[in-house]
Amino acid sequence: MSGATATGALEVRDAVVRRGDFEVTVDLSVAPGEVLALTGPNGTGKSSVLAALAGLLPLHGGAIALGGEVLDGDAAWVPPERRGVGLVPQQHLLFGHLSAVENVAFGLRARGMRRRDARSEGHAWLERLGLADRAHLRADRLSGGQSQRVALARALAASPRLVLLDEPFAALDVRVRDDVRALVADALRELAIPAVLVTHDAGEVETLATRELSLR
Ligand SMILES: Nc1ncnc2c1ncn2[C@@H]1O[C@H](COP(=O)(O)OP(=O)(O)OP(=O)(O)O)[C@@H](O)[C@H]1O
Repeated sequence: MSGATATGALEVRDAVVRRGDFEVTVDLSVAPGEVLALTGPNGTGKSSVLAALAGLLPLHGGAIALGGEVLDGDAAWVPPERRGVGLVPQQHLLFGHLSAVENVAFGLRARGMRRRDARSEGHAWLERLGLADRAHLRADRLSGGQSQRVALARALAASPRLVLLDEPFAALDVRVRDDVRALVADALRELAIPAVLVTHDAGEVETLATRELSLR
C-alpha cells in the first residue's frame, strides 16, 4: 500500500466502465464505516465496477476518488498496487505454492513489515477467521471455502483504505457462513473504511450493508 496516504470516502462520479461491448455508468459514494451493497441481475456489471475501483479496468469517462485523491479520471491514474484497496474477487487469487499464513503475510511484507511481525499478524487474522489449524498448509491444498477465508484475511490484514468484496461468502458452507459474515462485519467496523460488497443474497444486504445500489 505504499504511496497510499489519504483516507476517507469513496466518490465515484459518472464513471464509465467498459468490458468488451458491455458498458455501464455509475455514480456512488461510500463514507468510511459504510458498506454499500452492489446488487442486480447477472451481467449488469457489478464485478466490472469492482475491477474499475481496484484499478484493473481503466475508466472511459468520469472519475473515482478516495479520500479526496483522484485514482482514475481527470487525467489522473493511480495503479492498483498504490490504491490501498483490499479486493476479494470471486476467484480468489492466492499464491498456491505459499502457505495460508504466507499468503496473508505477503501484503504486510509488501508494505514493509518485518517477516516475523507479518507472520504473527497473519496468524492472528487466520485465527480470527477460524483457520488457525490451516495456517501452514499450502494454499493449493485448501478447500474453496478455506481459500476464500484466507483471501478475506489477506485483504483485511493489509490495512486497506477501501475494501471490495465480490460475493465473498458464496463458497462458504452454511455452518460457517454466518460466523465469517459476522467476523467480517466486525473487522469492517474496526477498520472504519468504505466497503463495497457485491452480493445476490438479500439476507447479506440486510445484515452487512448500510446501503444498497442496484444495477439494472
Ligand atoms: N473479459 C470479458 N470480456 C468481454 N466482456 C466481458 C468480460 N467479462 C465480462 N464481460 C461482460 O461484461 C458484462 C458485465 O459482467 P460482470 O461480470 O461485470 O457482471 P456481474 O453483474 O458481476 O455478473 P454476475 O452477477 O453474473 O457475477 C457481461 O455482459 C459480461 O458478458
